[in-house]
Amino acid sequence: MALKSLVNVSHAGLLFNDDWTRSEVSHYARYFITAALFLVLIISRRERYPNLPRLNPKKGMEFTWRARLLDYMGRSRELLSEGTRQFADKPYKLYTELGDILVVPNKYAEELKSVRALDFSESASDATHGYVPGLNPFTTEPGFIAVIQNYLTKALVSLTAPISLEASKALRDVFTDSKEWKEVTPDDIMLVVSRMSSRIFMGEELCNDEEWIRESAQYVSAAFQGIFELSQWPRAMRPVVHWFLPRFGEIRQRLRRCRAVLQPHVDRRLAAKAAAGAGGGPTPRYNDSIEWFARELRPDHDPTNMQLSLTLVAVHTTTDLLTQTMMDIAKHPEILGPLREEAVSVLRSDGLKKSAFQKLRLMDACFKESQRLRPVMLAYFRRFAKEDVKLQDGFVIKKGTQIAMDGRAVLLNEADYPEPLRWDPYRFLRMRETAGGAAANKAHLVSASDKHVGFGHGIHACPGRFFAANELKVALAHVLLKYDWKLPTDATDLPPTVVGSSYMLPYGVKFLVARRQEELDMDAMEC
Ligand code: HEM
Repeated sequence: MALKSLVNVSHAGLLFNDDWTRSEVSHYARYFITAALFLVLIISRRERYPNLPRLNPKKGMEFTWRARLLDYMGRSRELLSEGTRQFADKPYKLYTELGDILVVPNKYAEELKSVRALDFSESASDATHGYVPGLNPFTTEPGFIAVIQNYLTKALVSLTAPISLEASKALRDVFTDSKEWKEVTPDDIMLVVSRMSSRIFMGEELCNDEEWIRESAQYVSAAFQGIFELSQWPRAMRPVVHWFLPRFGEIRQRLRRCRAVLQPHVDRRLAAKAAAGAGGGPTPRYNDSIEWFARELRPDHDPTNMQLSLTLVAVHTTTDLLTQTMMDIAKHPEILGPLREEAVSVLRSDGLKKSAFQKLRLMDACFKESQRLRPVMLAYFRRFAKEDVKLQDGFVIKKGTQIAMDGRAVLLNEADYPEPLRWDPYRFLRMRETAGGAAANKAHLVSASDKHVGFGHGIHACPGRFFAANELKVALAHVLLKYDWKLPTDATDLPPTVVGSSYMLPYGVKFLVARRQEELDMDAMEC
């Protein structure tokens, strides 16, 4: 069978383009892809849970899952809500970009939250194809999370002031000091977040290295596009198909370029340490993640992969929540006054300390509310069962199953959140003040709980949330005091973007910003 018709059968030309048609694909590859396709057909007929209902079964003459996958990619929000409505408290099967998954009801969240046999990293790496050469930064090394928990979070005490300084410089460059309205996009906001994060990830010397900023941003952009392209192929074919997709050549080349930029810096550090050791002088000390990884990971770890991994988990997610919250505030400008008053009052009395930013309670509540209404993932608690897991009611999650839960069923639950679709900046502030004990603690932005799963839940809940919360508040404090912002008329009512399990900023969102006279000069403040 000709390659073109084979691809058309499996993908209806979705990924079929001129590059592919022109490319020289060997006969061997044709046979290999044919064999792989048959394997997919066979595998796709094997049901792991024959007695459980399926929300999106194949229709009529559908031999592969392609049509169901495409349907899920565009309608995941409706499908997940439909699943929760139809199957309420029962698990059901759903075909998604993660493959064939088991959607588990939220009632199991507490019981499953600490089960070690349910792995997150394997599930995440599979969803982002971390097994594909060039996407290696999407697979993290053992020890990566320990670096976040034991070094990054602790460094916030000493590094909050430098992060604030970097925010100030980045905003001056990106938002500018112009008092005229100026257009700003999420990419601009990402530049600010990226510079703030790099200050702590890479240290003072490297955080403004333009070559690194450019090369790493281009790698990340190409990688995300590649992930999206490959997600549209059946899971069993992905380990082979990427070799034939032009995008993946580009991704691998961009990764090599990142390595070429970063490695000389790492080598210079090693040389400086070796020279100090040989000469008996003091060993240079660095307080950044390049150093932390060197201490905690295997000696042969790849520093470039680790930096890109950090960027991938940290920068996009933080930019996303900052931008979403700025959008929500722009739609409710009456909250600007109280937010500014809080920032001025707390920072004036406490200075640029980590503890001061923890006292910004209204701001904390705004971020949490924005995250409640649009978390980054629709299907949360994504886990891969490394062993059979038996639940108290007798249900068994079988080894090899990919599970997920419907996050919006938790976040929009009317019993916990009256008027669940309304953005209420005081909602979590009221909860802190009126609910006692544990319930009050659950109202904090950094609290990952069964009531708010924006940062996930259980032993794999986001370990970077303390860092993210600090960075978000530093950034928003600067923006609040120094800028007015609004949504231009063509960006006031844009719907969020849904691509499979990802729930993203509206396509085309932008702001108009203008410099204002701040009540308090954060740059001149004592640390
Ligand atoms: C607003 C910003 C962020 C959001 C919304 C976010 C969200 C999430 C979510 C939903 C998960 C999955 C948790 C689960 O399934 O239970 C996760 C995991 C993770 N996040 Fe974040 N994250 C953010 C920032 C960060 C930052 C700044 C870092 C690192 C500095 C980070 C590092 C990680 C890591 C390493 C994991 C995997 C945890 C594991 O395997 O156990 N995240 N994050």
